[in-house]
Amino acid sequence: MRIDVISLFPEFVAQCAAFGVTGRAGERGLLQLHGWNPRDFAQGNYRRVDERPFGGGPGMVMMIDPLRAALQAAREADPRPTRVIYLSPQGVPFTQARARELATRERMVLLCGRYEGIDERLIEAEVDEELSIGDYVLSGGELAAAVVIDAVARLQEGALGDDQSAVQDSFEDGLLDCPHYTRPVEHELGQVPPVLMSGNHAQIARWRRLESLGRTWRRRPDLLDEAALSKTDRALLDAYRARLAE
Ligand SMILES: Nc1nonc1C(=O)NCc1ccc(Cl)cc1
Repeated sequence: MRIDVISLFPEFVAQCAAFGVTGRAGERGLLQLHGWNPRDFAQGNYRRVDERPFGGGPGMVMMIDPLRAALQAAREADPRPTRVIYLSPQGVPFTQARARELATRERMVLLCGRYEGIDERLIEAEVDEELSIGDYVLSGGELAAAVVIDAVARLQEGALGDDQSAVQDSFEDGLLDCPHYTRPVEHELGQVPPVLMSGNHAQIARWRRLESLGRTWRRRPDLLDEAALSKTDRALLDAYRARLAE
């Protein structure tokens, strides 16, 4: 997958993707990242990319033309068509389901704003989708872009070693993840649930599913409504609730 990032700090986003799974995805050719800085496309002696807002008020607004020229350069750098995603708190909430959908695309352009905003005419003319990674305000879209890149990169075929299947992520089926344990078995902080050392894979899978269901029910009941629960899931959850009611 090719991802073009439009940002005043493209190296910032590149660094976020340079480590771990995303770094390896790059080395394996599963992910090609390209940064484009609107300042390189700004005209005039001062190469302005921002200006005072019409209507007054604090801060600055990013100008249309440098962004538009950077977007055009990104589009033209590869013959394949692409959609443009703008990261902002005004966007549609980013979810694992959305990450899965984006991960199937050949390309995407991520537009990162700074200052108080981007001239709305650029958004209307060039942006296909607006995405939010959460209801809070960051100082720019770059960290949000890095989050989207990470979530999409790890879903690329071959990005994770076969011992870390992305499919096992509980969020893949809309539930919270189960607890995890590793050596040592005995520790002053407590025990490892015996079932995990039983070698009984059916029981282990059942325990993990029960823990995911129970956690989701306790911590994020809103997710439970969305999740597609099997009959077995519902029976497990009833057993979990019954045990708590004892
Ligand atoms: N929350 C979020 N989810 O996606 N992006 C954000 C966010 O806070 N961006 C900051 C931002 C976005 C655009 C501009 Cl012009 C300036 C600052």
